[in-house]
Amino acid sequence: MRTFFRHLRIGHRLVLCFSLILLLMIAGAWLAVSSTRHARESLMQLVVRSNARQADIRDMRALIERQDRIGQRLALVNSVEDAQNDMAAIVDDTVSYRRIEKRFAAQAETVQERTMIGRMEDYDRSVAPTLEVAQASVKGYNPGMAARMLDREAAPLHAAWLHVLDDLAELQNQRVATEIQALSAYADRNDLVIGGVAVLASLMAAFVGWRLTLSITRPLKQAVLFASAVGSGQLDIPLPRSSDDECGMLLLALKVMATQLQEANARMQRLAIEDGLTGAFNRRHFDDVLHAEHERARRAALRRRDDGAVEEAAHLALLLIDVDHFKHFNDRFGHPAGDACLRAVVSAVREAGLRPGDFVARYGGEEFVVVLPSCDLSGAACVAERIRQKVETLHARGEPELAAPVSVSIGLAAMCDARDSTPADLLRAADLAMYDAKHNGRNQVRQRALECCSAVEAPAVAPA
Ligand SMILES: Nc1nc2c(ncn2[C@@H]2O[C@H](COP(=O)(O)OP(=O)(O)OP(=O)(O)O)[C@@H](O)[C@H]2O)c(=O)[nH]1
Repeated sequence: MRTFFRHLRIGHRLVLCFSLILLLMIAGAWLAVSSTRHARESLMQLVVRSNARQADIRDMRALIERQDRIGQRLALVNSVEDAQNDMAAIVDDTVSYRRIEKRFAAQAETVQERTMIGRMEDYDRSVAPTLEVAQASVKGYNPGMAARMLDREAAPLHAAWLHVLDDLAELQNQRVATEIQALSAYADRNDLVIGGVAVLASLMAAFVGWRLTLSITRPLKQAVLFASAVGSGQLDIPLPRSSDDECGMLLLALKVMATQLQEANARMQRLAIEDGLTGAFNRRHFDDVLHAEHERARRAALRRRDDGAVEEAAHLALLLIDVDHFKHFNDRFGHPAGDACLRAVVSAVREAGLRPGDFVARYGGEEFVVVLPSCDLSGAACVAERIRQKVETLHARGEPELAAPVSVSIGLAAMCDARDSTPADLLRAADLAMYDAKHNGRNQVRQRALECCSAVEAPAVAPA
């Protein structure tokens, strides 16, 4: 269920939850209406049934009482004809009575009712012979005899009979009262059930609402935390596990934004230290690196060995490389060819077997610098010579970007005790050495050692 919810959009979740609550409310209302209607119908049916039965009891009672009254009148009639008519009326009433009693008995619902009806049927059977004798007496012109028979035999039975009918009427009233009581108890129970359902529906609605709110606010909080982390610069923060809804999509979009920002930052950092044309580092970064390397060499110099010898790490060399007659090259082949030449020179420098810690930068225009940490004058001279040769043979080796052969003049300076000199000293010495190379015919390496370092002869170089 939870997983199912995680895959739903927020809008779909809202529709689903509100539909569920609406469904519960409709079900509750339907339950209330239908149970009330059912109770009302049952009560109405009971009242109708009870009224009909009370009417039957009243009719049976009236017929029995009438028979008594006619029986009493028989003693007073003046003619045989009147006596016969009265006797016929008694017999008709008996027939009518039996018809009603039959219907009444057929609709009897309780054992008590059936027992009472059984007693009435007993009375009926008991009074039948008396009626026959009375009938015969009337036929035999003796209505007085018939009246006496009826008074003596039938009237006591009728009295008991009427009692049973009264009991039956009372029973009907009791039944209605009991049914009304039961219905009222049922209505009370129903109220409880409806109230319970309403409370349950409200609780469910509250629970569903709470879960729904959580399912929206929790990922939103995650998104806020994630956005804050990204805003504070934690661009590599991992994407938290989230739902597939709009909050999940927001988190995903934030992650994409953070990744793009990270890439843009990396690009900007590279652009800040790189020369756009040649791919070598730029002048600003060179200044930083030269100062850092000078500081590192100075610290190494402070750790001089006991025998006074200089640690290799205390050495620092710098090459200043200038492309020869580059103005002429530009004028002859155009600036795009000049740009390609500068790129080719940088690739030649990189091919000259530099160590991982060595650093190549464009110093400006057609000038490049190479910082050689932990490298003494003789080692730097070898590197410089390799660079010079690589550049000189570039065109011959088929460098496609290079329009004509080029050469470089390299000024080399090295220091073995950074405590007594500054990065500017090293740069100035390399610059002077480079001018030496220019003035001595170009395409060669010249060197200047700072005080503590003994001069090393530069390898023999053929001028360009
Ligand atoms: N194509 C191109 N040319 C540049 C760039 N930067 C500087 N230059 C050119 O490099 C030339 C440098 O000329 P100069 O300083 O006279 O030096 P040179 O002609 O090499 O003479 P020497 O150094 O004495 O051998 C100028 O013509 C600049 O316009 C660049 O990025 N691309």
